Parts: sequence; C-alpha cells; structure tokens
Amino acid sequence: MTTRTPLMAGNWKMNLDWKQGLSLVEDLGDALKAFDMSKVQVAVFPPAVNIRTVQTAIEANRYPIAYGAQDISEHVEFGAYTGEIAGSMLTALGCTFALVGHSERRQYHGEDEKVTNAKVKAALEVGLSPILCVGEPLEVRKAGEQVAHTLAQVDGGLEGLSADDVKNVVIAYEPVWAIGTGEVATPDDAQEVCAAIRARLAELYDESVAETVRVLYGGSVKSANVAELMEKPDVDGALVGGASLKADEFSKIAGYQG
Ligand SMILES: O=C[C@H](O)COP(=O)(O)O
Repeated sequence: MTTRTPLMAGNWKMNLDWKQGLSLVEDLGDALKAFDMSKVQVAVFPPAVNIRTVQTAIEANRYPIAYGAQDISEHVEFGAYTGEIAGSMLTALGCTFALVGHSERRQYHGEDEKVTNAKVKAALEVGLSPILCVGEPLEVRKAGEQVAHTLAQVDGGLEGLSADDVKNVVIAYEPVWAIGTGEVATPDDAQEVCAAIRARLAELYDESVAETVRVLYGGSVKSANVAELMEKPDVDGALVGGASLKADEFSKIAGYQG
C-alpha cells in the first residue's frame, strides 16, 4: 500500500459508442456511491468521440470521476494533421489525463520512444498529466529482460523533462503478455518492475520525484486480484481494460480501499 493517492484508471479502448458510453459512466457514477471515494482517484478513458458526452454526464451529476484521452497528438499547435487531436482540445473538454505509448499504440501504430517522448511533452505543455505506458512482451519476459526493457522505455519517454514536469507524469507498467489475456502478473512480478521504475526515477531525478510519481500496474486487473496487487508498496493503482467496461466490476476495483 502507498501514501500516494491511488489512481484507478479505466481504458475503454475502441469500445462503446457514445450512447453506450453514456450508460456506462452513469452506471459507474451510481455504483461508486456504495464506496468511500475520498482516498482514491478514479478516471475513465473513453474513445475521443465520447469524451464530450462523458464530460457532460460527470459534470451534471457531480460524479467523482476524472477522465482523459487514450492518445494525444505530439503536435501542440493546431494545423494540418489529419486525424490528430491536440492536447488543448482535450483540456477544453475538461480532461485531466492522456494515455501515452500504450502497447497497442506501440504495436499497431509503430510508436517508439521518440514519439512517446514528444507526446509526454505535448501533454505537459497544456497541463494534462500523461500516463506513460511501458512494459515488456512475452519473449522479453521469458529472457528475463523485463526490467531493462521497461526502464529503457521509461528513460526514452521522460527524456529532457525537468523534475517538476515528471511529478505530473503517471507511469503505467503493463506487461504486454498480461493485457487482455486473463493472465495477470503475480503481485511480485508487478512489484519487481514498479520498484525498478521508482528506483530509476530516483536515479534520474531525486527521491522526492520518486516518492511523488504514481506507478500503476495494468494487465488483466479485476476486482478479484486488485487487493493483492495493491498490497505491494510500489503499486499505486491500476490501468484496467476489459474490466472497466462493466460498471459493477470497475466500481469494485475503483472503490478498493485496502
Ligand atoms: O489499458 C489497459 C490495459 O491494456 C489492460 O487491459 P486488460 O485489463 O483488458 O488486460
């Protein structure tokens, strides 16, 4: 368990049209009423076209739910970048966060450290907290290289940032082999890499940065396994995919109190 405010983040990925998204956020807001939400931050990450609807529902009902985008353009200024969404468009919608470098972006869109670094900077420039996603594929895990692989992604994603900037970054450790597979990392696996990330932050910056930055675990998190993961000292929350699409299940994860 941690003294940092846990963050339970629900990444809807490319699921739910705006009407379905509206139902989910309303159901989630209602389900969260059963829990004490004063010690945890909950956030949802709808597809970009649903953000306005989610914003309206959250504001109208005063749900204790933050929200963000699943991606952000590396370009800060408006311009001829077809299909891109600028960070300032997201802050205009009340977003708090933007995911950066999710493994699905890395895999299907070829995002490398240069791109993730530019996106992290673009988010910070407009006051969004980037959630930098890192983690190893199965072959790297089998070779026992998960820490080195993940730290290289951390180094690349944070390159050129000041200590003050990094305090506004969240890092999500998501071993690729555990995403959407039902194969959750053991709490010790999660702790090993999350602790290594924190140690790297202390090396790159200082102890106060390392103690401030939240490090999440993601990969087949459910209400049945969140408690044992959250018991680990360097796990500050969860980035949840499939289980965030069910209000009842995600509310139990989000409302988890240790
Ligand atoms: O962004 C969330 C992660 O990719 C985890 O997805 P999952 O909970 O469906 O395994």
